[in-house]
Amino acid sequence: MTSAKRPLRSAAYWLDHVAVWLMLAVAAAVPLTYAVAQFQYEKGTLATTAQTRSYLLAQYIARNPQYWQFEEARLVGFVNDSMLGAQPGERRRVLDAKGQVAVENVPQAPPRPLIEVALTLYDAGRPVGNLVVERSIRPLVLGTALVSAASLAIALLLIWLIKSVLLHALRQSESDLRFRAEHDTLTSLPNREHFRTRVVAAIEQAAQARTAVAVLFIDLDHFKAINDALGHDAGDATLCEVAQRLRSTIRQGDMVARLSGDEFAILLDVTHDAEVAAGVAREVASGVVTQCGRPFSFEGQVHRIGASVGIAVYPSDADTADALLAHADTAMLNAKRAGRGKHLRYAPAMQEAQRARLELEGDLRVAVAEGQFLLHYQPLIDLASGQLLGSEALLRWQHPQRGLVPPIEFITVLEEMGLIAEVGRWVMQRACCVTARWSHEHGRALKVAVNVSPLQFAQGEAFVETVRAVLAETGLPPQQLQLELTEGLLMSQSEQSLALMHQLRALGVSLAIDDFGTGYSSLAYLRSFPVDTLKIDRSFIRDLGPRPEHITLVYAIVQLGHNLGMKVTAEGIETAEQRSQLADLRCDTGQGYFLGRPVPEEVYARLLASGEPLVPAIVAPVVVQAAVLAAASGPVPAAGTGPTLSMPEPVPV
Ligand SMILES: Nc1nc2c(ncn2[C@@H]2O[C@@H]3COP(=O)(O)O[C@H]4[C@@H](O)[C@H](n5cnc6c(=O)[nH]c(N)nc65)O[C@@H]4COP(=O)(O)O[C@H]3[C@H]2O)c(=O)[nH]1
Repeated sequence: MTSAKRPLRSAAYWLDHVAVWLMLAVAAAVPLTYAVAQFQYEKGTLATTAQTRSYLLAQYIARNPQYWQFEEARLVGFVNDSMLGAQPGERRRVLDAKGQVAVENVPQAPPRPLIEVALTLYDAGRPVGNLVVERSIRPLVLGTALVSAASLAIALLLIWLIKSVLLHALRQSESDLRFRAEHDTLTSLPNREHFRTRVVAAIEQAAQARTAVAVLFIDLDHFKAINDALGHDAGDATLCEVAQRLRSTIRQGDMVARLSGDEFAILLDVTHDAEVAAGVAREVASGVVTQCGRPFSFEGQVHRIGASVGIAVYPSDADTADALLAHADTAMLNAKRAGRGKHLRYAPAMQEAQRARLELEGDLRVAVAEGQFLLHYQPLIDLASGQLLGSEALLRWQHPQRGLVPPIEFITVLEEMGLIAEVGRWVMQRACCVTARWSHEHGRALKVAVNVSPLQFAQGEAFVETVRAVLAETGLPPQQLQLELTEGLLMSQSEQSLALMHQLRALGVSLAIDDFGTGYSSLAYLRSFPVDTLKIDRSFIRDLGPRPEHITLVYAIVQLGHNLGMKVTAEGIETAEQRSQLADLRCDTGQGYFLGRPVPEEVYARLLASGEPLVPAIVAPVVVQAAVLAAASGPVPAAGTGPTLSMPEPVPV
């Protein structure tokens, strides 16, 4: 029981038991007190009456001793009613010395029960008789009965009130508290603790019934970007919508929970063996991936996230609730690393990958703290003239044991650890700083391209401020800095991305779309983005020779870029032939091992200092494989007059 519930429990116990008995005790005490007080009162007034009467009688006897002493019979005549006085419900009698009634105000005794007071009458100090006053206390008994009934009725009413109203309210708030302790306040889904309890129970049942339990661990992809770019309201709304969509993927009896932040889980109780359960889990996971991949909209803005799902099944993958959850988590992380938007079932080998990952994360934290990163610079060449225009700064990690680690092995990890913005700022700062120095030393406006992670871009205004600050700190003219954005940013088609691009352009920096052609860009949207350069992905360049249709594709991209007023850069040029082909296709600039590998800062500085062209200028352009182009896309274009591209509504490039 949580500590919050304890005071309520004791209050409920108090109300339920102590208060009820207290009410009953009060109900009994009130008539009792009434009866005692009334009785004392009656007795008191009776005693007063008797004393008053006996005083009067004593005076009378003193004044008329003859009547009393000698003729008792006469007493009747003289000690009359007025002497005894009249009081309804009361009998007053004078008894003589023999105890015989000498005189009485009424002949019948008042109704029982009675109380009486007897006083001795004296004549000159000698007892001559008794005065007995009797009074009925029937009205007192009736009154007490009435008071008892009334106080019992009031007590019962109060008990009913306590039980039905207060206790109900208390129990209600207790169940509210319990709900809050077991559920997530934002989505109202069960929380991690509640989910775990259900998994424990499900495993116990499955162990007895020899059935299976499947757990799906769900982590949203790119959720942080939504939070950073559109704000927490958009993030919250997205989480609620995800909760709704997840609910729609499960059957009654299954459970969906929010474990934390953007982590959810599903429990499937399957009345079959583990393999059937795994099959069901895969189906549900596939539904989850589809549901989370559908666009979300917030205040008219459409955005996309996704989900990576890990599956673990009892009894084949784990035999305790904690292990099952941990293994589903491990499987989810593997799904994420395998490219997100996927679901994977746990396999023992994943454990080793998990260990390696944790080690990598630890090492990266040290790397960030100790500044183990450095930059390599890859020359950017004008394809026709062979002139060196600048470079692309590429991140490297100088690991103390592993040596130089390429970015592909750690960029995503930095992103997932939330460290990419810090490292990205350092990259930009360093690249701009050395490029400003080289430009100054060689009297040339050298360009430098820096890769920008979508998570840096998702910082919104803060990212623009970072760029502004870096330019100010390093003194690099903004025109010399090119920011390379991923194609995914175009795919998100967000108003926010567009506004941010305009802000960056307003600073004077140029924007390039990196690895163009690998995603599914909407060409219609490409038109509206303020992009300066398209960088054709190296997969198209690699296959220029062996796959003639790639010539057509590359040509189409070059034309598309030019028609939209952009420059086109080819990546991954590895041969002289590729360089010539690209120059012939009117591609503006290029990078690649043939033109220059990424090299350390000092090597690049020497390259600049030598002033030697990296590749000779193309004197006579190689004729593009005319027959291939003709076969693939109609007649060979004359220089600068390629076919114009129409821009269909979104198509994969
Ligand atoms: N096979 C082949 N490869 C060539 C050739 N010419 C260049 N490359 C490689 O292609 C990659 C080009 O960078 P990218 O497309 O921006 O792709 C980059 C970029 O997406 C990312 N990256 C690198 N540095 C940074 C950084 O500072 N920040 C961020 N966010 N990402 C970075 O890591 C990716 C890989 O970088 P690298 O390993 O340095 O790999 C570089 C480069 O070494 C060639 O002729 N043939």
